[in-house]
Amino acid sequence: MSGPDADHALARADGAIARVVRAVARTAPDVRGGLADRRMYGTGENPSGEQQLAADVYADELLEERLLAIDGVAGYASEERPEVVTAADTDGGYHVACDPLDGSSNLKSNNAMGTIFGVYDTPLPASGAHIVAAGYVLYGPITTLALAVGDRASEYVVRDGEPELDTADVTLPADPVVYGFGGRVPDWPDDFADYVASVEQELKLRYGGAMIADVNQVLTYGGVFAYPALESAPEGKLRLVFEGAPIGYLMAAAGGASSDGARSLLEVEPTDLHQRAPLHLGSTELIERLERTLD
Ligand SMILES: O=P(O)(O)OC[C@H]1O[C@](O)(COP(=O)(O)O)[C@@H](O)[C@@H]1O
Ligand SMILES: [Mg+2]
Ligand SMILES: [Mg+2]
Repeated sequence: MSGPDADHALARADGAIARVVRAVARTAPDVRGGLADRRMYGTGENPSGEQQLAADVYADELLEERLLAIDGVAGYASEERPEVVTAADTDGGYHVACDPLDGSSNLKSNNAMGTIFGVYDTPLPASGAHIVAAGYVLYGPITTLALAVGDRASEYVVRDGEPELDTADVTLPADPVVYGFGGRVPDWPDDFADYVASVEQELKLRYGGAMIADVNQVLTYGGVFAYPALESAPEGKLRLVFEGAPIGYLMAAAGGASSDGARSLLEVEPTDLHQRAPLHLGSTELIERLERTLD
């Protein structure tokens, strides 16, 4: 069901949440338009020790300014800055966590990237149990926005900064088709390699180097995306508060599931804003199978 009267995620969002979503959508053309001139690395590193591109910093600054200006938003946190920034007016009940540019190393090779956001109802860091809305913009051949509010996931096409409803009820297809797993194969723990051996018998490989682009394939076709624990990095690479929990929330709204290997990503309690976690996201049966295999 689509059309203006459809029951979609943005229609379910309360005033401040809807303003956050609209600000992210309005920022998308600016982020996209600023990419071509910002492909070079700067001198800075983010708190995860990764070199920042000029585009990472640009997207972060735009989002910080626009999200903190919203009535009802008390805090902004991002992968690109060490601490939470609080609004001048701290009355707001919402705290927004962003990965301003997900997959930014794809800028060099001109492949897809995204912007991830999670709206939490308590100061950060907090677990995914406190997320009240989450979504992402995908800068692909077209700009789309996926959004979950409660148990409803919807997809929008962003035209001139406005989210136009495309699919009111996004649900993972019953027969999964694709998988994509990060990390070098020799660095995968044996139990994860066993899981891969079973999954690759059934599904097609899709790995593009930007979590959001790969997640969007999973949402479209069904399947599983993971950046797992590695022998060299037991917590994996990706971050819980900015990447794992928001997308775990979206997957749940779309009828899928998430896991750090043992439990839902929404149940993991962060002790650090920038903490990493092994991420597994997708069709419920495939996530349950993962947890059985890693048990
Ligand atoms: O290059 P690798 O090791 O495959 O890592 C790719 C992963 O790293 C990321 O690019 C990390 O996100 P950022 O670009 O936001 O730091 C993910 O989007 C992607 O899934
Ligand atoms: Mg990212
Ligand atoms: Mg990023």
